[in-house]
Amino acid sequence: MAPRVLISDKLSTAAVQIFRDRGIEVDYEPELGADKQALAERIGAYDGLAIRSASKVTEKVIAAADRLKVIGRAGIGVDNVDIPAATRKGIIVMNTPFGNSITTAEHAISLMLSLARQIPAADASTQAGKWEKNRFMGVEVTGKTLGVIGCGNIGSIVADRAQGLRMKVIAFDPFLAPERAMELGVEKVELDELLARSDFITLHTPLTDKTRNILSAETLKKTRRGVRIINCARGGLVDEVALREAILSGHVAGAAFDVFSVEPATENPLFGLPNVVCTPHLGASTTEAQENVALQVAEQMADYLLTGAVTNAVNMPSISAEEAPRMRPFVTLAEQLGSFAGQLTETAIEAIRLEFAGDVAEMNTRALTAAAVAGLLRPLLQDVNMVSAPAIARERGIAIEEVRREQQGAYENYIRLTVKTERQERSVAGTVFSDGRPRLIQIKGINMEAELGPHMLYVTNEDKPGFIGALGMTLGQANVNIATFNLGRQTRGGDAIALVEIDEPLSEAVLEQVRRLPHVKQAKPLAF
Ligand SMILES: NC(=O)c1ccc[n+]([C@@H]2O[C@H](COP(=O)([O-])OP(=O)(O)OC[C@H]3O[C@@H](n4cnc5c(N)ncnc54)[C@H](O)[C@@H]3O)[C@@H](O)[C@H]2O)c1
Ligand SMILES: O=C(O)[C@H](O)COP(=O)(O)O
Repeated sequence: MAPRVLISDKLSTAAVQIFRDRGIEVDYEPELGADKQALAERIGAYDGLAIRSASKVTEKVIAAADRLKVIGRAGIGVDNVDIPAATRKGIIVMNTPFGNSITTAEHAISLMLSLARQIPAADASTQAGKWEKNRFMGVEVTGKTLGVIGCGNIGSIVADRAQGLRMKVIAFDPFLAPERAMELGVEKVELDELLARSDFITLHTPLTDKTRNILSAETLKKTRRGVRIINCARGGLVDEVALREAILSGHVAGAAFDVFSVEPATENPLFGLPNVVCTPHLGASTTEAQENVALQVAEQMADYLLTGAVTNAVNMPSISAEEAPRMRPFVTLAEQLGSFAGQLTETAIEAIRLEFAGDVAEMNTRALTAAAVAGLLRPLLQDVNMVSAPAIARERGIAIEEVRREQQGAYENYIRLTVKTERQERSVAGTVFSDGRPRLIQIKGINMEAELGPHMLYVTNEDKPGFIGALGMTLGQANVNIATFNLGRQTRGGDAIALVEIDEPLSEAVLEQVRRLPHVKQAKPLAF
């Protein structure tokens, strides 16, 4: 069945075409996403949801999204998506982190110049027939200091364009490397220094617990008198009531806002103040940017739905289109190792260690670890996949360690999973041969070479004569056909393992007979 995608926001119709060209059914309903209730009622029928900022993908919407695999944000900010809820449900959330950066940076510069010359008010007055030449006195930007809060993709483009306007640019961004600041020609400063020195301040951070109200009543007091403030990033970065006071008191000379703490903003503390310029979240709204983000998000979502390639996901490591087919058998192996260990684990898991050696150590091991953890947790939790597994493990306090090393021993590639519970440590290892089929090669330190089938019987026993015959006889008498029979032992006469593939699941009665055979320590059915 072809995957189905819902576009619930106003995306360029280029996205619709891409989905159709790639054989994906698509419904384009640009007004739907703003209505949470309507979105929750409809979402159950779709594998993909493509959005911008108007769609509110709440926990309730996600709870109703029974077959949803991917949410694609045609743009940057994903604060309208409940990412923890999506992750827990195994839904990938992806965005297009660069497609609208230039456009948004240009909007910030446009707002800064509009503010410096009061262009919107002058325009309104002129078109009203007033010709108020003496009312509108502007300021030059040349030689002025622009303080950039958040110097990432957009902030650094703004810095570059501002330097073209001959401004001095200073930036506050704890994650900005000094070399990068040097490359950008930007002076890296602390927030207080930025506040004290800037003639214009422009914000370009995401909204986080640290950045919420980064410009508050307290920090606004530290700004220069006559400062002008531009927010083209996210509502909530500036305390709008405190800014209103600062404008009314004359301390702040003006503000230009594209984003507001409540959107759509039909009323706001800043509305109606002198020298305040507002636009309705237009930062990304150019033909070029909208075409970019729509094409990109549709390609990314189609890649994921059709091939498993993951690009620009915010809750899952990337897997490129080239990597996806090469990684597939290793993902299967990692899941099988996890599932094998998970089915044998009966007490709480404390820690998991994944060791990757040889070729596989060069691959995207974070994704393979996620697959192994998903396999491990699935017998315990059912609804878990590569997206949700690491987050669920973290929530449960399970430590995950990943080790990569060069090839050791005979196998070109090797993955070993060790699970530590409160009672014991159990490890299982596997490889993928050149035929592309995964094999288990070591269980609890015992070597063997087994391919896993849908129904397996795992037996641990003492290595004593007669056991193999007795097991074969028991299964035969119960009319259970053996597909493969794999054996391994620690030492002669020591601990041994039999891993038997059978054509159908064992009844509890036959299992009990196996458990009662001489030398058997444990017998457990496994399903893959
Ligand atoms: N108005 C619009 O239409 C529009 C369009 C695109 C993006 N945006 C918004 O613009 C913002 C920036 O986007 P971007 O693509 O440049 O993101 P980015 O991730 O490339 O850059 C964000 C920068 O903020 C910095 N940062 C994080 N926490 C900080 C803190 N506490 N103090 C100072 N700096 C901090 C990061 O180190 C990073 O360099 C986002 O909020 C995005 O949603 C708005
Ligand atoms: O984060 C973004 O990309 C911007 O806020 C743009 O939002 P929009 O796509 O809803 O215009």
